[in-house]
Amino acid sequence: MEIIAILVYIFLFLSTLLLYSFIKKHRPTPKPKLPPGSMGWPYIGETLQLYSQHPNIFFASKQKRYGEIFKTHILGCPCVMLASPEAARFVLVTHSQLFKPTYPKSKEKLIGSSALFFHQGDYHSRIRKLVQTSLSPESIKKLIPLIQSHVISSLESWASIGHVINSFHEMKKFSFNIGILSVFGNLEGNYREQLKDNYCIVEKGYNSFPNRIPGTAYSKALLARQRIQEIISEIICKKKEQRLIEKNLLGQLLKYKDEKGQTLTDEEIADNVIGVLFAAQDTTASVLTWILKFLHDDQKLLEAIKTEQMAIYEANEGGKIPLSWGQTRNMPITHRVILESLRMASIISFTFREAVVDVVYKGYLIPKGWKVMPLFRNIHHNPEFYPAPHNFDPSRFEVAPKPNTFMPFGNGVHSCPGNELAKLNMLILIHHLVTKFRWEVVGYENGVEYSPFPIPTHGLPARFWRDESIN
Ligand code: HEM
Repeated sequence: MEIIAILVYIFLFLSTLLLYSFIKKHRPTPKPKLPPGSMGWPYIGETLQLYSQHPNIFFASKQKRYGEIFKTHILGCPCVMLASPEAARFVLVTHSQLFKPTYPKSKEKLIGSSALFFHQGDYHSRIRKLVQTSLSPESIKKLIPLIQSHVISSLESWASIGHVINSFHEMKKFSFNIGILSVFGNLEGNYREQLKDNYCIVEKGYNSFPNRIPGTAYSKALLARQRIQEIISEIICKKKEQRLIEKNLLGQLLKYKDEKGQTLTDEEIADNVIGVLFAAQDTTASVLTWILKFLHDDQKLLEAIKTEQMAIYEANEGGKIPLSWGQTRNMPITHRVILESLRMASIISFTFREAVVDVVYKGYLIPKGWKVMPLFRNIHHNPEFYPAPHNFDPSRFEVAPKPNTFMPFGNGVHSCPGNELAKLNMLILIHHLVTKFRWEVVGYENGVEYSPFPIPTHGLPARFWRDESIN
């Protein structure tokens, strides 16, 4: 009798276990849900909220309310914004194949659709290799004497003017010349001027309303872009005639052949040249302008930098010997000032990608076709990673930042190949500025304006002069 009862118990126990695992296996898994957040009004979404205030206030208040991932709807597109280092890494590095770069068509037309940053996959990695080679430390080392001569002539011209200049505009001219240098090497002044004049027109059109009505900024920009392409074709023709294929970007693009022996067309080359010039100019100029402001505001720090740079200046016999690559690698205080300026200014506050399939991140659905925005500035200004984030404090970089919390140059396959050149420009400019010149900021209103990158108001008006106490 007892045995039968035990057998019945075992039977009941086993069948309950079986039933339980069957139900568990066949229970429909909960569908991933959209991230929290608001999609705002039909069609316009939250575009007005974003642009009626400082965009960073919009991002920060959303993050406070919804956490590290939230949805919104701006400029006619549903978006998911991501404010954590892990989420940015997921999109840009570990799952980058699930997201493609995305830019408005009007902007793509102005730069040129073959420029590398519009692409993903094979074409992108082939062109990227060429760009990276031309901007590698080995290549940019050789540019130091030329960069120095641009730095010195820019500083001398600002000092000789005697009156107040718009620092950002001047930094733009300087950065454009360095961009030209990295693409073409030493280019004839006549070509440089033609490229600069047309590029200025393209720039004005880039941030204007896109339409082809003759006379509008956008249509003028399209024409100027065509002229730039013609100038580049002429330069290519000359280089080919002279059999002059150099190590710079143009040389890399010209000598490229794919596995079938196919070379790049002049149009593909022009698109990538314009793309690099575009990526290099305003970015470098904005950060340089912020550096001028941060150093001006902190005289103690300026003194520390001056001491560091004067030691190098004296070792170089009062500037008679040009800076060496090794010296630029050994400027710890100046280097930390650059890193802190990049963090504080976070001139690229975020980037855009588009989901190419439905993606699930931490249980949230990012539907195919939605825009995805890793928010670099929110990460750089998060007190968890950077205590007292609104204070300018280069000493925080005495310790390396936590992984993926410092991304002024992006991350992953599309991260900035020009980052070493950008930092080299800054180091060289700071060296000559603090050793031989002085500057004062004039009538600055302590605000930020968008160009579209954040810059100090009115481009930081400043006066420069030579320090006569230095030989
Ligand atoms: C302080 C100056 C600079 C900053 C803050 C900066 C920042 C960035 C960032 C954040 C990206 C990645 C964008 C994304 O993931 O969507 C990027 C890409 C890029 N940058 Fe820079 N950049 C600077 C200077 C330069 C310079 C000097 C050059 C070239 C001479 C350059 C060339 C490029 C190119 C070609 C890309 C596209 C890379 C790709 O799609 O594979 N940048 N930059």
